[in-house]
Amino acid sequence: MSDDPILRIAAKGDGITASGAYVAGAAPGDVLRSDGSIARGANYAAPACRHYGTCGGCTLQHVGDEALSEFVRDRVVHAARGQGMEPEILAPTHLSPAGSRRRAALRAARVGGAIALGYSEGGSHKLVDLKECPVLAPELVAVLGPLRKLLSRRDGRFAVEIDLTLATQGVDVALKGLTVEGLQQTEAMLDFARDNGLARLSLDQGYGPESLWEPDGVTVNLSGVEAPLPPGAFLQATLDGEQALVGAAVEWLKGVSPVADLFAGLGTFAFALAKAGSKVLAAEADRAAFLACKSAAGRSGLIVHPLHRDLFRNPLMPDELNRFGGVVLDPPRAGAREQVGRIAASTVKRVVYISCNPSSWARDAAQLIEGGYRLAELRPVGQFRWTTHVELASLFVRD
Ligand SMILES: C[S@@+](CC[C@H](N)C(=O)[O-])C[C@H]1O[C@@H](n2cnc3c(N)ncnc32)[C@H](O)[C@@H]1O
Repeated sequence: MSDDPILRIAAKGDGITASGAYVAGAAPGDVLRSDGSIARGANYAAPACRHYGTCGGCTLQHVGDEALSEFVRDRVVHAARGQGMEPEILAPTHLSPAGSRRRAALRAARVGGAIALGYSEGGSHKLVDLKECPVLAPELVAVLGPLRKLLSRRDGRFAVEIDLTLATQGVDVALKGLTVEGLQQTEAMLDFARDNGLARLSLDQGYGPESLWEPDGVTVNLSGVEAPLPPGAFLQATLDGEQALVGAAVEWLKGVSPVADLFAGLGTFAFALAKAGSKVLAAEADRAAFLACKSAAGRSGLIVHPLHRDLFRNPLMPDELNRFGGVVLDPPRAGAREQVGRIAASTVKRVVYISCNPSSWARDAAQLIEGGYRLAELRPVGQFRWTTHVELASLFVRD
């Protein structure tokens, strides 16, 4: 067989050659040689992280920024074209920088005699002990060592899930599956929280999260509004990614009011749109997130009306939607087939659909097109740098 150049990256991250072969760890421009070796091209970037290939994350760390942006863009465009859509305006890809991730879901367990704390190896449950991580914000990386030390003081076997979030007051650490027995263990936890200046340390021992340490309340800044951050609430993975997505919605809904923000979470889009002058209804099913949004709205001086509603079971109906000039929706990965069907049957002029899954977005978008909307703008967003996880902002218009 002759040399076979890598042309592009497949959805799951392998390089695809001109002859259709899938090659793990290859970048566009590399060449698969006849002896099976790979000659590196201009898009290959030597992975700097020593956990590359083992920790289950960042499988595209060998791909340089230009080709990485191209990959994100291709995924989004491919999904649109699959449903016969061609965006009129396709913006350049937003790519989050290294060290910008403000959320991490990790695990820890005793492996042999030592504590392993990190991600699961790709496709398995094997834990990879993480001492550093190039995608995480440095503040999150800084607590890994002290956390490992805290856990190493425990006897016997245990396994714990760890959520780290960077809040306004510092790092919020939520531990799940760890039971605390006795005063000594509690004191060790409090020392850990105090010594590392944590914003909060919460523990879920099987009855939901309980705050063990929270000196000042925990908030997150959403376009200048400080919103309470309930443990486990959704927050965009990076601040720059949030700004790219929110910026698109604000630009595309400029001068539009009222706006319905569906799957609103804490109000990430709602507060930005309200700051730009819109009256906003913010609908969200999670009770803690709804209450946080309500409390923030009350103190913000902005016109944001939070609504506690399950939009899968009880979507906003066309006659409810028709009073809005615009809708922004940002559903979970599975998309929002039922809600989008109702939007497609409404008279709303502008629909901003934010998605973390091009496949479910394309399926839902087809309903909007069927209902008479056209895809006016599309903005690919690579918030999960070096991974195959792709996001997008899109604008649908009814003429
Ligand atoms: C991708 S997040 C977006 C949150 C928010 N727009 C943001 O940017 O922070 C999806 C949100 O949908 C909410 N959600 C999930 N299922 C829902 C449902 N059936 N009805 C309404 N909201 C739901 C989640 O709680 C979460 O807040």
